[in-house]
Amino acid sequence: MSAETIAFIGGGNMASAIIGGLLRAGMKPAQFLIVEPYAPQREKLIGEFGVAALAAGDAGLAAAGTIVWAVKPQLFSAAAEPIKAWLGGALHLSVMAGIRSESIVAATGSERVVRSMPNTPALIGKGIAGLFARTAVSGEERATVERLLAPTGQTLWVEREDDLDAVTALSGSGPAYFFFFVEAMMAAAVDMGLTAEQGKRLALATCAGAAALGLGSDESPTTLRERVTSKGGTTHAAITSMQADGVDAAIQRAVLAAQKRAAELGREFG
Ligand SMILES: NC(=O)C1=CN([C@@H]2O[C@H](COP(=O)(O)OP(=O)(O)OC[C@H]3O[C@@H](n4cnc5c(N)ncnc54)[C@H](O)[C@@H]3O)[C@@H](O)[C@H]2O)C=CC1
Ligand SMILES: O=C(O)[C@@H]1CCC=N1
Repeated sequence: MSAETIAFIGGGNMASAIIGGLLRAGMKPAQFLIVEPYAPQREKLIGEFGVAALAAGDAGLAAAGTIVWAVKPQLFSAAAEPIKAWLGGALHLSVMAGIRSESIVAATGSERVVRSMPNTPALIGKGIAGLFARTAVSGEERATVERLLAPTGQTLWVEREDDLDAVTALSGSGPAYFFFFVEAMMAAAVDMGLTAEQGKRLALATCAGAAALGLGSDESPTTLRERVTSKGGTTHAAITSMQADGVDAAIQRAVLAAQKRAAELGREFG
């Protein structure tokens, strides 16, 4: 192992998305070391990526230049405690929701901490991750983090650490809001006599097309919505119904609930 080695603490969904992306971008399996206590998941990592995966961290971790924290926030303290002696020399990149950088400094002994909040489209290289760096992180280390996350999609730096709670609420959790919406569209499709499969295809293609239209346009989402909405037409009927049901306010409340929970996770678990 060398300073080029990237160690992952936790080898689940998010770690796999990043490792898979980096391997596709040309990194070698020998550059990775994963600590993953769950045997079936370890076997999956070894089989799928050819990387080294250990049940528990050991002194070999001290040689890793970068350590990526990808355990559930609730498990961070317990995961850090037994390996603390080997963490002080590394740049630390966390993908954990809520856990404050100060807690990561305390648990690892390294001031060089970047927190990120990715999302699951990272699995196909179409994610967007919010990033926050503590002042001890150099410009070169920021660039290292950007390179590490580049195969998972876009990155966006925020200046204030608290802003990551808002990023978590918008883009971290956001894919779930979208699928919740698609589930409701599919249920409506079935109500109208289509099959769930037809509903899924129509809903997903429509959402993907609308997102691509929005991304490629200088017009605001409001203008793009108004362009679909003929006076007295079908879209007008649907939007009027959603407004009467307070759907927009409900979505705002939901996002704020996620932001509040992100802040609570930090207070509860470090
Ligand atoms: N799933 C998502 O959409 C997103 C998740 N996150 C964050 O990413 C982190 C990981 O989430 P997922 O990958 O979805 O979870 P996951 O459950 O797929 O992966 C976590 C892994 O950590 C392992 N683990 C448990 N105890 C451990 C220990 N003591 N040492 C090392 N590994 C241990 C588990 O066996 C598991 O494989 C969480 O903190 C979450 O907040 C961030 C953005 C989006
Ligand atoms: O629900 C969660 O706590 C994590 C963070 C963002 C997406 N999933």
